[in-house]
Amino acid sequence: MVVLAKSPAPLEQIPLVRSPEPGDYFAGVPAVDLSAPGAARDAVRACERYGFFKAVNHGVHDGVVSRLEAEAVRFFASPQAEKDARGPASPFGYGNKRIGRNGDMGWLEYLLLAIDGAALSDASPAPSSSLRDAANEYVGAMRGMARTVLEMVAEGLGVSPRGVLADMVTDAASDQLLRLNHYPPCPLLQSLMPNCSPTGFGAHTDPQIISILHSNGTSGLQVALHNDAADDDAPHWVSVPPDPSSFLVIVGDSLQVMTNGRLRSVRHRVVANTLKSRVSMIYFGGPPLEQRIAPLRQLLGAAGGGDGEEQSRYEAFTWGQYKKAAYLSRLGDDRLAPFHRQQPPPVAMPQVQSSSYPPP
Ligand SMILES: C=C1C[C@]23C[C@@]1(O)CC[C@H]2[C@@]12CCC[C@@](C)(C(=O)O1)[C@H]2[C@@H]3C(=O)O
Ligand SMILES: O=C(O)CCC(=O)C(=O)O
Repeated sequence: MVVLAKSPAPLEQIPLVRSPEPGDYFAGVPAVDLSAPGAARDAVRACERYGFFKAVNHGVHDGVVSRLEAEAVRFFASPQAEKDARGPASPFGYGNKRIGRNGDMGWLEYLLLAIDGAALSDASPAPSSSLRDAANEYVGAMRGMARTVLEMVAEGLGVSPRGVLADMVTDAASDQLLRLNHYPPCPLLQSLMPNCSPTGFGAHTDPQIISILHSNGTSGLQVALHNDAADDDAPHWVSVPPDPSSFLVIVGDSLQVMTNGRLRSVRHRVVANTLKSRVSMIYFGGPPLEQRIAPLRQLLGAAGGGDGEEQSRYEAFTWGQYKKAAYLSRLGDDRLAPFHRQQPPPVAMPQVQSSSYPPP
């Protein structure tokens, strides 16, 4: 489905990237069948290795997705003045090319909506009652999926109770968001610089616990693969093939910390398609503001108050502190860096004494 954007195009303000090529497509996107018996193990494996997975057999009805997507398309196709009346996003509301408050720009327009409990919050009123109803239905489905996945993660990690992570996103005070994104095509760039594309959404990790992303059939999402073996930190960007019948579950920074770095938040970005519109809908599941974010005790050793063998790799913080810092940061910043703990150097092993040492 194509949405026409009538706004002027300040293309010169948007960072350009090399257009994705067929060879950039990642054939190994991990898929987790949420209805299968091994789902907990598979979800943990995928989040350890890649920081994301594609959820299939998720039980969310097509109608729930298509109703909200149709409302999003209708809103983005409405006159610019009507959309502008819902903005500027600060942080909630309609945003056009400006992402956050610190100078990040992307080739997109969006609606960022706050959620209060299981429904959209009055803090960010929906542009129409039909969009609000569709969004509330969608949010209900996303909260359910976030709960299922986080229970599976706890089970797969062997931590109890099973709801220890899930409760944080379904608590009455949990901090959740819904974002509807529209990346218009950019034919002008296609004719001027055929090998370049505008950045739709710059590289970042999500600060929350978990994000659940749905997109239409237009490609654009890229993820950075971790390469522990490589000497440099250069990200290896791969394109995720679009699949409107599934959802992508993305590990956020807070889940990385609570699993002491075992599950990794994944850096991702969107390269806008020069010829086709991309529409995505992303649910961000965060905990209540006062929730302490620290590695779960059961994953730590005795020194960290736990039963395992590891030391904590992070200084603890509350979600409220982290969120405040995140909103002062640039999109691409490493927001966890200030919370990394210095790891103590390995303990020197005592030398084995033998009668022949030192040699005569
Ligand atoms: C540039 C920014 C946009 C962002 C807030 C921030 O200052 C840095 C983090 C960004 C991000 C990424 C994930 C979703 C999001 C809603 C969030 O919580 O943090 C966005 C913020 C935003 O779009 O306002
Ligand atoms: O549009 C997408 O596919 C991803 C969007 C995203 O990462 C975001 O909204 O934070």
